[in-house]
Amino acid sequence: MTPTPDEREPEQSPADGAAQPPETRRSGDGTDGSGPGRDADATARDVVARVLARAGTAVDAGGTRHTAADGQQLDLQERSALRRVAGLSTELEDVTEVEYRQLRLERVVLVGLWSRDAADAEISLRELAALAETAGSQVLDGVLQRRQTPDPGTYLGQGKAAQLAAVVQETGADTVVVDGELAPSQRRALEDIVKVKVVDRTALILDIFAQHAKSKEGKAQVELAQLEYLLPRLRGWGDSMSRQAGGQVGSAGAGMGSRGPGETKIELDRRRIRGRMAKLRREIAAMAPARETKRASRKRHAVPSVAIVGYTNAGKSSLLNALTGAGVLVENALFATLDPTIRRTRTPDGRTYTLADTVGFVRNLPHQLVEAFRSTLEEAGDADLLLHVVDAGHPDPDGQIAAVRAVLADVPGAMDVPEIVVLNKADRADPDTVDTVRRREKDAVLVSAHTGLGIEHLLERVAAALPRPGRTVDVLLPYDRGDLLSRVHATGEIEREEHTADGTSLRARVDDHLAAELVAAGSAVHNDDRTDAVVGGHS
Ligand SMILES: Nc1nc2c(ncn2[C@@H]2O[C@H](COP(=O)(O)OP(=O)(O)OP(=O)(O)O)[C@@H](O)[C@H]2O)c(=O)[nH]1
Ligand SMILES: [Mg+2]
Repeated sequence: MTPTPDEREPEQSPADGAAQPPETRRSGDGTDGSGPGRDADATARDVVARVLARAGTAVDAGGTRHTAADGQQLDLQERSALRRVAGLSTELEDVTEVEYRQLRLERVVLVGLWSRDAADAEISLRELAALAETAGSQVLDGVLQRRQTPDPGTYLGQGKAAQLAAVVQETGADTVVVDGELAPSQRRALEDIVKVKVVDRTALILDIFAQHAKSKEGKAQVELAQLEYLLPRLRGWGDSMSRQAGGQVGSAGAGMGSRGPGETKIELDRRRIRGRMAKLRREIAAMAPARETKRASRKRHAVPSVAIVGYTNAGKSSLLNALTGAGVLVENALFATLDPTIRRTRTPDGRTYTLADTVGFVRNLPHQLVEAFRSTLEEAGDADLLLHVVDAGHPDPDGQIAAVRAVLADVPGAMDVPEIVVLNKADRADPDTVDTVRRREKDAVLVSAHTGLGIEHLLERVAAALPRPGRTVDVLLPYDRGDLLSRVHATGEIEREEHTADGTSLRARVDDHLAAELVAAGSAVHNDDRTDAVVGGHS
């Protein structure tokens, strides 16, 4: 038996920190689906009301407090300037415009199913609201139905779908956003009922990625994912376009296998899309080697790498800024970061390492995106250490941890990389939630990127977890080899450094490569256990 939902009252959305009104009572709605329908409906309405009560909070500045470490946030200004282009058409006029196309959702009604407990449904619907707002739309209302599996025809059952149509009409919404992935036929059927555009969660996430991608590679990856999503749905888009244009779709019989004047164009579009996809794949493949080279060079110079991973909006970029003062874009929006930022920094004892910010994860990340971003995710698989950032202020941190690990499980090597779980947003976390997570994640570090709490401790933990250089050398380094000395400072651990008349007398731990160069350049004074050659001299 699952614990009663009342015990896990959600407190904060992924997007803000406002206090919650106490959850209203609920009766007879266990997890077996046998609760009386009216109670389920009332609970669903309560959930929707709570989600709506915080509408508009996902992308306002309220939750974001920029610290000095966050820097100038120029991207943010650019991004808010782009957001909310009111009054533009939401339809796709030509498939070729799929490139960096924005869905320009405007006024939306959310739709969700509630299959387990109400608390889960609320978390999920809140996330959908945050996604929709991140994409630039205004959430007007929501419809939640209690059912175990989606209706194969219309996602919602017929009755609920009709109810949804009424809500759409009343609110004047122009788009319905469904909290799941719709089969092309389900989307069409639902559009026929509600008479406005229907978008699923995958399309919404793809749209946010398209808005946020900045680098050439990021844009190519997103476009590829969008086209892959679009391809099997081409006919659907065609249908809804002809309806929008005032054309008669005719009966439902004009579905699969029907031939019409539109067919040739669709075939043509399909071929064009496939061609474009092939081109994008080639381009992405050509860009990968550049990253490979950079990565290989970091490896060769034995600079340990740390990758910051975690659920979207957990505070990864804020943490990177707090740890290094990097000035990376921080925004109370989902998927603010798409292009990985890598910063060099040092341990308290002076060793250099790199810290990489990565794209955020989300439950049921569209597989098209996992594929498209595979090369970026591989950065995590290659790291020497993962900082897994968790929003400790979120009502369901365990769910987020699980979602992140599910994605990592698909990234070659990522599961073998040592991980430090970082519970962020300590300043707004519920102590009980923190305790619960810590019971499972014993070594988790509690921090706040905002207040700086725990950051010093985290830096020490990172320093301790980084691989240490394997060789100890004891050399007398001539003064004209300052280049080698700076490399020791950057990547090694110095145990002794004395300036003598003949040069710098140095005892340090360094990697094999540098050890060899040091021994060649200097007069080795003494090499200890892990070096192969012992050259005489004083000790
Ligand atoms: N209260 C509080 N808010 C925080 C803290 N750290 C980050 N935030 C806020 O959380 C929101 C998301 O922060 P980001 O650093 O952009 O999160 P992210 O994980 O990089 O997000 P994506 O790039 O979108 O995946 C912003 O509004 C931050 O100001 C913290 O320690 N305490
Ligand atoms: Mg970020």
